[in-house]
Amino acid sequence: MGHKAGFVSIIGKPNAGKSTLMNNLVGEKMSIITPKAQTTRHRILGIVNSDDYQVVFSDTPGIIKPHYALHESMMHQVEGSIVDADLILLMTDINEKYDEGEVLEKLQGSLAPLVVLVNKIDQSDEETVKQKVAYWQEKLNPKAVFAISALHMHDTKGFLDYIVESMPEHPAYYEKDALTDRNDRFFASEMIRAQIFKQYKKEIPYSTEVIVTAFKEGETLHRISAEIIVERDSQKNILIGKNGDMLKIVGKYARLDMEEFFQRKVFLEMFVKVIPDWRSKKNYLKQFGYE
Ligand SMILES: Nc1nc2c(ncn2[C@@H]2O[C@H](COP(=O)(O)OP(=O)(O)OP(=O)(O)O)[C@@H](O)[C@H]2O)c(=O)[nH]1
Repeated sequence: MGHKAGFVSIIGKPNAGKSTLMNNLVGEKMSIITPKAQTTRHRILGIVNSDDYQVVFSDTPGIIKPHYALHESMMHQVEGSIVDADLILLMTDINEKYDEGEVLEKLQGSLAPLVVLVNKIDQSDEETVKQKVAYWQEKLNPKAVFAISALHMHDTKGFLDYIVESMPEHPAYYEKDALTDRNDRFFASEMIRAQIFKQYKKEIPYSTEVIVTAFKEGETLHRISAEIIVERDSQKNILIGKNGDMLKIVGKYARLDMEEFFQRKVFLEMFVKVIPDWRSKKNYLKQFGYE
């Protein structure tokens, strides 16, 4: 049999566990994981390679009704990933009700085969798992339904084998040692954003964007500068905190994450900047990489 390769899109509501699954399949922290919804803003590829196959997973932003131009861009990325897919994994959270309307709407007209994942079964019982699997089988008539725990990765071997089986025969799309299409700058900004999601409540994380303005690579040390963009002065004050205490915490943990990820010492400097209502302004969104 020839070499298999293809694109697999993981889609679903915010917090379903899409990033957790992709990171565990790829074996690297590509995508931000937090208990808060809507942490993933860009489509991120995670690539699983072996001698005979290359599966290119795409982690996508959770599907929501758009409230800002930012959300519209996030939803366009979901739509793009559905169009490109050889296989779509629709991820659902076993603890959620069956209100996947927004998600199913996005799938209308899609020609790619569909597989449903019932996730977080570690938080459930056998009877509920059976019911949910039967429900999705009946409702969408997908190619398959898998009940999994993306967090603990029980029973995922059968699932990965199934995905590989489903891929078309095709040469590799990316280098065989590539794990993602994103560069180090992107991951540096995501590691800062992840800390902002961890350290602040309410609207701060959602109003924040991080731009890496300089990235000087060194043999033993990377020097990284970043701007943290917020929408209002009040948010800037909260972000910085008394005597800069909060920003120091963000910087410290982001730096530690970067040092682990890049396997280097990191010198990180950050500046906070206010751009009123950036989430609604197309020119800024474009500049920040949201098409
Ligand atoms: N118990 C349990 N928790 C899980 C599992 N998978 C993911 N989670 C948790 O669910 C939360 C959301 O996970 P993410 O992977 O960030 O979810 P997501 O679908 O990428 O979320 P968005 O970025 O908002 O679209 C995190 O707190 C995860 O630890 C699972 O199998 N079991």
